[in-house]
Amino acid sequence: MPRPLIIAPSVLSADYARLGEEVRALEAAGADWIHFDVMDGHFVPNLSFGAGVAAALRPHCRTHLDAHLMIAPADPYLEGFAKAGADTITVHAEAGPHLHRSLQAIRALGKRAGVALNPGTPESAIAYVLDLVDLVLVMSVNPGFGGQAFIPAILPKIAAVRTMLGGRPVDIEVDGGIAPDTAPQVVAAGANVLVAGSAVFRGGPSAYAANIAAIRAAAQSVLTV
Ligand SMILES: O=C(CO)[C@H](O)[C@H](O)COP(=O)(O)O
Ligand SMILES: [Fe+2]
Repeated sequence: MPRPLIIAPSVLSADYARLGEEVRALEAAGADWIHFDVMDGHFVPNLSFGAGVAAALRPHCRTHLDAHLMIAPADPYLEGFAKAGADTITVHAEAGPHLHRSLQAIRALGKRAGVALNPGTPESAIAYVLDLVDLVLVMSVNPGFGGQAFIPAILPKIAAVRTMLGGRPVDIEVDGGIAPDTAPQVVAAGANVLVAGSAVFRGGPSAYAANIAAIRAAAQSVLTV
């Protein structure tokens, strides 16, 4: 059975002085999940937020809190994000030598486990952890910043991951440069969770609903053909 289509706005593009309000506005505008980008200035060349901010945001988030950890090492912080109330916790395959252990730890904390692949990382990097994942995040930009251009070379990787997963009930998420023009391409390749930052936030709060609806309609146009 196909996985449900999920639109997950990234609060990386939000007004940080009003994060709780921004999350409530995104959900009122039709967001299915809230994507929370964690950057450490080491694994990626930027800093964002930690578990304390996730915990503060959690009471404002009535949907699904999707934590994308762009940090190395990740293991010392998994419990903090679990306690903060993240629903899915995603670690990068490139972030350390013990991916299997990290995914086991996320599952042991009672959370959905995700694994992310940078644009240059092949799908074979996750071949031996498939039974430990609930979500595979195929990055469509090099992680670290919002507003970058979509990298089309990752499209065959989405399809390859869907084939590798066989019938497993695993989400395939794509993150980076997702907008109404790129959403149909990633959904046609097999993705079902679309992260979007700049394409949701452009135009300000009054445009959130139309921006989310435009991405959803573009994605659904492929699903119905
Ligand atoms: O993980 C990320 C960056 O590393 C963000 O989730 C992503 O870049 C979203 O921003 P945009 O839609 O503007 O590309
Ligand atoms: Fe992200």
